[in-house]
Amino acid sequence: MAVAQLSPSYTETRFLSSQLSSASTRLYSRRRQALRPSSKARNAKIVCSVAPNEVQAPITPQTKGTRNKPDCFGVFCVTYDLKAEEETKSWKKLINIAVSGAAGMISNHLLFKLASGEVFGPDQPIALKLLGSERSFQALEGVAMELEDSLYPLLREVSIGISPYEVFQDVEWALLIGAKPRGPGMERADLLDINGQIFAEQGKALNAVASRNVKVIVVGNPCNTNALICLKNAPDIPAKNFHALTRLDENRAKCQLALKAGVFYDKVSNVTIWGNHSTTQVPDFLNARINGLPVTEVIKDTAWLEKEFTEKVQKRGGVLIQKWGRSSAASTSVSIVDAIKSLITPTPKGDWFSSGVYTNGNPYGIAEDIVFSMPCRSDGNGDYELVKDVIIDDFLRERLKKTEAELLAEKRCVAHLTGEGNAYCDLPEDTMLPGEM
Ligand SMILES: NC(=O)C1=CN([C@@H]2O[C@H](COP(=O)(O)OP(=O)(O)OC[C@H]3O[C@@H](n4cnc5c(N)ncnc54)[C@H](OP(=O)(O)O)[C@@H]3O)[C@@H](O)[C@H]2O)C=CC1
Ligand SMILES: O=C([O-])CC(=O)C(=O)O
Repeated sequence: MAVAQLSPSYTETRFLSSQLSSASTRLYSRRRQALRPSSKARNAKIVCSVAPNEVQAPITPQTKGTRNKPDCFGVFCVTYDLKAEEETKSWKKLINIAVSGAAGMISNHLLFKLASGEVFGPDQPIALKLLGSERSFQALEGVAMELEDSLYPLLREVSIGISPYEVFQDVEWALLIGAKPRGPGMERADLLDINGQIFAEQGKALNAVASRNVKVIVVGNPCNTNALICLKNAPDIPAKNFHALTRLDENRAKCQLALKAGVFYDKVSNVTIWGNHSTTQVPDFLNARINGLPVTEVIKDTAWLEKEFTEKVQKRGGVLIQKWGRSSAASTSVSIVDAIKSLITPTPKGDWFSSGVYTNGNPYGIAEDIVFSMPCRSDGNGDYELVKDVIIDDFLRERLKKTEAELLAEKRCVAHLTGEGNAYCDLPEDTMLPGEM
């Protein structure tokens, strides 16, 4: 076995030996495979093993100006021309997808769905840009290796890094999953502040380097207020492009309604989750339908709808944690896929989907300038419109007010992160994430 000792002047070495926070994106690409540096070699020369009959990759030092657009990094190149191969296929133009918290549980499910083609389609090649941290860097390398070993034809590039300014370069989708979990004894205000800082930085980075039409889905909790912070820090990107994930809640609500009505869940439609992804969220049974009929005509047990159903959905995450010992990861990744597909495929006629979106201009009388889950429809072009023809009765209105009040209080807590002055944290009560009990 031959051993190549590469000079530290190569880009890859520069990346590995520098402070991870400043030069931190590594490309794993199907264009290479010939050589792999040991991850232990971060502060040293890269030592790579090459089997005698393997093709030695050409060394292509990255030139200035292309630093932020990762392409085939020297030792990872192989000699065949992948671009020419792509021209023989009827594929769409490659899209760049950033995923933060990429070494976490949700990502561990999601990344493989993205890479398989089940999300963006069998003719859509993708580049995955994985954002982690110093603490997760080795794990990120492991994730990248597993992606490589899966041999997904549509997955053309994988890069990993810890600087959002590098990882978010030119991304068309940003799936922001990474966030600190709320630990025992931690106040919600502290969680808002710690995670808010992460999303303020990521918003700034998106504003600086992402595609101007990037679609952002915030998953990391508390996701509504994190999404608000993110969009406030990205003034050059339309606020409408930011979403907080409430699709998991919608899916949970559909499941409960189907169970109660004794139908399969594809018969349940028009389910809105209103408000915050927290225990004040409002699963709307008034406008929901089963087999095309109002839920209230199919399920006559109003007490169940108002109390049991509502609480079940609000607290589903916590019950799951009690059983599983960790929060929903597989079903969350499924719901992220659903959320993306809802934006890139036309919404079935008469139906809608829930997403936490910016409230400015909403037709429901909900306070402006927060991120609130509401019913949306899409033409399939990545954009959405709010659904106008929904009924809001007194019961629903009262609940909307409660979840709205919570989001307004959360917003006051993070004023220092949204550019609106000093924070003042007067959360009405220490409300819970769905996963907390
Ligand atoms: N909206 C929704 O419907 C749902 C949201 N969630 C939320 O999604 C998020 C991710 O969940 P999951 O993947 O299961 O979590 P994991 O704990 O498995 O992963 C979370 C990732 O967050 C990153 N992170 C960022 N900052 C910190 C920090 N200060 N301390 C510790 N970790 C940090 C870590 O990655 P790194 O070190 O690379 O930064 C870690 O890998 C959580 O906030 C969770 O509450 C979960 C379920 C549903
Ligand atoms: O609280 C959590 O981390 C989990 C969560 O959001 C959910 O299950 O809906």
